[in-house]
Amino acid sequence: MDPTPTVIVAGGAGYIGSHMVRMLRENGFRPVAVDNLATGHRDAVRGDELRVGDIGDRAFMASVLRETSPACVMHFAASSLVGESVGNPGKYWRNNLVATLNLLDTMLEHGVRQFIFSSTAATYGNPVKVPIPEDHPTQPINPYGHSKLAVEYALRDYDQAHGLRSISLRYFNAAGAHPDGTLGERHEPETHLIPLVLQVASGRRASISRFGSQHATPDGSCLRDYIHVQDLCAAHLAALRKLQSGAPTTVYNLGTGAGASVNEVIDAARRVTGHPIPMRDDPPRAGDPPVLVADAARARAELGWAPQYQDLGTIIEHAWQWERRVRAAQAA
Ligand SMILES: O=c1ccn([C@@H]2O[C@H](COP(=O)(O)OP(=O)(O)O[C@H]3O[C@H](CO)[C@H](O)[C@H](O)[C@H]3O)[C@@H](O)[C@H]2O)c(=O)[nH]1
Repeated sequence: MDPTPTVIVAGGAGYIGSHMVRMLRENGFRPVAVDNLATGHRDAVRGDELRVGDIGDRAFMASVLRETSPACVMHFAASSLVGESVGNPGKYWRNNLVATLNLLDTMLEHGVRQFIFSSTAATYGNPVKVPIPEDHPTQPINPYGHSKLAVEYALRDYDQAHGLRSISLRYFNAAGAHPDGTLGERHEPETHLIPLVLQVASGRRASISRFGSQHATPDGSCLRDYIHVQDLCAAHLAALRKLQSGAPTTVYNLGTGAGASVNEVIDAARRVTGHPIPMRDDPPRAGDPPVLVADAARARAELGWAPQYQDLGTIIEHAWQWERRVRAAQAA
């Protein structure tokens, strides 16, 4: 085997992809980031290879695959805003399904038959059982979830027909930032709870909205399973090794198995930042299930993976380090 296998990181200039690029390099792989920079940031791929282009552009991807001969493609490039997907489903079907099919077909043409796919808890829809195991019914309630589940189906068919083996990782809530403070989340616009709360603490926003306080949860606010971005990447690394050892196509949940409520997130951020973080109550956000918590026992057992950052305070501390860096850069 090639002593330094190449791994294509589609979406490598984005939030999770940029952490993955760095982790791959630190673990003896040669990462090649591919990103159209629609939402990614060139400076998130410091010191690593970045090819700028669209994963759905077959001529472009053919040249990337020809020139790099990767062992595997990890696919983080997607549109991922649930609300936007409801208003503009075409964008989600095109960016998340059509572009991925083009990518898979180009991979087949170049003999690349290992694929790791960023899937989502949104494939389950409203859970009928919590924590949610992988064999829970998949009935997405928005186009984002539909588009991701459609790719999972396509992946099963591509394995049967073409021997392209894949692992789909259904993330719960990606959170946190690199512990050294040099990589993190930069979405424009930002819609995620933890970065928004921290933008209040750093003075970029006046208050945080709590979307619903009467949900059927212990404190009335929504419960989510926040998983550190480094733990997500570690699971990808384990999945890569599993595929390299011949594992068949499958799916795994990635979460800690612990739920944190919106109130708990805001309280933890108050403790970490020392800022009062004013909160206002707003109506529930359409399509937000009250509880999304993973049963990640399969990933633990079969990938030999366990999250290292279980503590919500640590996840928020890392995100806070990053937020202060972004704020300082803006002020400079
Ligand atoms: O200003 C805010 C923002 C969020 N929330 C609440 O905080 C929780 C977390 O919201 P996020 O927007 O941070 O995350 P989501 O659970 O909505 O989204 C996650 O799950 C989605 C699928 O369900 C997609 O996969 C998405 O990319 C991923 O971040 C939710 O209960 C939401 O209602 C607030 O109360 N106020």
